[in-house]
Amino acid sequence: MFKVLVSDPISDLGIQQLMDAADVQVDKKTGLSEDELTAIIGEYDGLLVRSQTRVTERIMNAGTNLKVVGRAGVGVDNIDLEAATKRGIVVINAPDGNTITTAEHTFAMMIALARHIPQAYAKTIGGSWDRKSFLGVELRNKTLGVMGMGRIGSEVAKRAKAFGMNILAFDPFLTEERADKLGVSLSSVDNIIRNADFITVHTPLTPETRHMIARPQFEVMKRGMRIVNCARGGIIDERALVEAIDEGIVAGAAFDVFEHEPPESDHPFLTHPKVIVTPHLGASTIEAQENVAIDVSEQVLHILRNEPFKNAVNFPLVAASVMNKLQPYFSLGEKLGSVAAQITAHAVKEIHVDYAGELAEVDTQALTRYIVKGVLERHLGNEVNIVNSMHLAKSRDLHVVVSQTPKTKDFTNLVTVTLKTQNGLERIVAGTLLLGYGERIVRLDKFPVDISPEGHLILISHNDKPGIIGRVGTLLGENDVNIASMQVGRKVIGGEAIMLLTVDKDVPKDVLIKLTGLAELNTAQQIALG
Ligand SMILES: NC(=O)C1=CN([C@@H]2O[C@H](COP(=O)(O)OP(=O)(O)OC[C@H]3O[C@@H](n4cnc5c(N)ncnc54)[C@H](O)[C@@H]3O)[C@@H](O)[C@H]2O)C=CC1
Ligand SMILES: O=C(O)CCC(=O)C(=O)O
Repeated sequence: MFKVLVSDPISDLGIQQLMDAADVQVDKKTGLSEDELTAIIGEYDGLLVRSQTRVTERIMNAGTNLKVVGRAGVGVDNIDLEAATKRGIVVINAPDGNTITTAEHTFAMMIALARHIPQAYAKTIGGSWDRKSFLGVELRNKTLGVMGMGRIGSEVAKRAKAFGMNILAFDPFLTEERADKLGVSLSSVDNIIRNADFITVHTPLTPETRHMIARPQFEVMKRGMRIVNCARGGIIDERALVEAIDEGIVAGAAFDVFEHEPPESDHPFLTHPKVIVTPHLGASTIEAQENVAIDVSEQVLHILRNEPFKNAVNFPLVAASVMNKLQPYFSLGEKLGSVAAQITAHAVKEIHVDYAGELAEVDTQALTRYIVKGVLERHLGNEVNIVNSMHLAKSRDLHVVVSQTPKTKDFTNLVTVTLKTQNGLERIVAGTLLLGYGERIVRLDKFPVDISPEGHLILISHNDKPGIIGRVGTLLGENDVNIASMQVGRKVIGGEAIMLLTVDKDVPKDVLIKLTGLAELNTAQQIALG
């Protein structure tokens, strides 16, 4: 039975599938302090949060059973991703479910800002019929600068077009083609700053976007412009903004997010007549909260059940079409890594992976993680998984080098794993998927072989002399080890050769030692595969 803790208010309807799952127990405990969460997290396999719970390194470290942290929303700035990755905890989010809701909130804020709605409301219900103080502006024919044209930015732009606004947009990934399609003008940050009547930001908060609008930008802004932040506090420098409003550069600002949430009671935004605020309500609609909770619950279930999952923040993004090509190779890749590690006696300094054939044309990052996991598992055991395998390799100064060979002579696809050791030795294992035969190891060092990577294997290196196969068979038989299949590989008659045997059970160490005592036999190693 898996245990999942929901530590923020998350839609009940959205997490229904988790609650209905026979193999999952869901506990809801909201408003816990870091100490309280640290004390209980060890019991849980999964943790579901919104933006209130700060999932710190301390909580991750105490989560000894934790496999997944699910964020019912987009931003994961409340989750220590590095700590999660180190511990192999998958962090997933729900990037699509609250897009429209947040775009609509941005629009609500922009219109409220243009027409002073919150200020007028407050005055009206206070008993004053003031029609002079709240002269607004139209959106029509105004220039809107959109910084960040991802999911939300693009939806805001679409709505702005319907309002007759001209849109200048900037995003490092926005191409001319996409800008044309969206009906926006691809612009520079500087051009937006100097020319926009309204600016709205829709980027994540990163070292690059932190204070991307600050004193130097306000100094060159169009006088009387208005600014909206429904993305993340800190993208716009709050202090510099208040100065710019007081200097008459900025006519007004609408903020849903703050550098520190909730803001201190003396935060200047809370009393400034030209600033309107909401308490991080961008995603707060019934629809969005259900959507994100459904998405995140579904993925948490997949992760707990060891099934393929999507939207992992600390795992490479893989397009569905690429995933379809890669997925069949995940298990093979892990086995190739494992075989290579098991036959390598010395400390490894480099894992070289070559993808040949069709695999050379796709992004294989996810597959490489499985291979690296297979290599590291020999020494690190359960500590390593596909989330932390690259991190663990790096932290051990183990280089992972990937190459692509577009053409393969004999196979549609070929994955070759080479482990290079400190003392200059190399061990090579290559494998493929053969139609009708499944996973095959097709090369071991310089020898072509053809064997299924499963169960218990014995790798023997020997001299290609008559009688050696018989002697090995007899010795294993005498020790009650049944041979299921055997492959012999050699480059030249009478030269170096290898024997790869599949046997039915674990081979005791003393039998391996006896094997190495046979004439013309050099080494005998056992390889165990799940
Ligand atoms: N107020 C609220 O309740 C909500 C806030 N958000 C926040 O809104 C923001 C946008 O969310 P989505 O559109 O879903 O994310 P997204 O990932 O689809 O889009 C973000 C875009 O920002 C762009 N970007 C990154 N650095 C940039 C830079 N220096 N200049 C310009 N563009 C840059 C990226 O290329 C990307 O296209 C995020 O910060 C998210 O956390 C999201 C949902 C609700
Ligand atoms: O959970 C929430 O309401 C916050 C939404 C948000 O900021 C996000 O999804 O990035």
